[in-house]
Amino acid sequence: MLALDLEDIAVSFPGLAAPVLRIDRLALTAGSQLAVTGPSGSGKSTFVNVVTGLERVGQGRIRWGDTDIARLPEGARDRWRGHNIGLVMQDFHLFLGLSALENVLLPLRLSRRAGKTSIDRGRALLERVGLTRPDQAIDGMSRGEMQRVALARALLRRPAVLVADEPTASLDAEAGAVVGDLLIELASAEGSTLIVVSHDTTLTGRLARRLTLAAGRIASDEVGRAQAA
Ligand SMILES: Nc1ncnc2c1ncn2[C@@H]1O[C@H](COP(=O)(O)OP(=O)(O)OP(=O)(O)O)[C@@H](O)[C@H]1O
Repeated sequence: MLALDLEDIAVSFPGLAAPVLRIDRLALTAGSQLAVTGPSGSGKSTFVNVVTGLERVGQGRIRWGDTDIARLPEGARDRWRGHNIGLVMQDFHLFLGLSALENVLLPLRLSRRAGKTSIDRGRALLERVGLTRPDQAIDGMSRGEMQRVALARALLRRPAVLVADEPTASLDAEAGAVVGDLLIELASAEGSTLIVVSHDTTLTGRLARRLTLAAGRIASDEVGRAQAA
């Protein structure tokens, strides 16, 4: 797990009068669980791209532990992300035609490091997310099952940070609840700091801290779980 310390961040695009994201200071303790909410266009995806090092910032510091990823050149940032961040996206980013286990192992296969230990861990993670047929093709799976495969894949390399961008948005309520439970439980069990961007108030209300963005700024920062609806 890693702590985050964001300082003096601004992301701007040519032709726009104001930065699309402007954060003076945001600190997150290692192992904590943060929800990020806000209306469409408020800067949530930009926030995810900044903290994962996918978006370059014009100024400021993005410190994860002792590493300021804003200072890393692109190749080093990509390697840092590969080692430290597990990503779960709304639309899964899975490869049809491959099995569940092959998808989970893909990040390692690409770097040619899928040995027996990793294969065993991949199988164990699939079982942990409730999928007992590792060789099942992705094509025949439900959307909820696909997202559970994506979660197992994100956890394969024991990431210090798990980032989920609208992980339940394309799921029905029941499947979304299962994926939300697993995200929270597994981030905690695996010791990953968790950041979840979501409009799903059932999910965000269960996280210990909720950041609301509006027009690229932090509009509120609440600590404490929301009351169940
Ligand atoms: N590459 C870009 N060039 C210009 N403007 C951009 C670019 N990327 C994002 N923006 C603008 O930045 C603002 C924030 O976008 P962002 O995608 O971070 O919002 P969001 O809160 O994730 O929205 P949504 O909930 O609709 O996904 C928007 O006004 C968007 O149009």
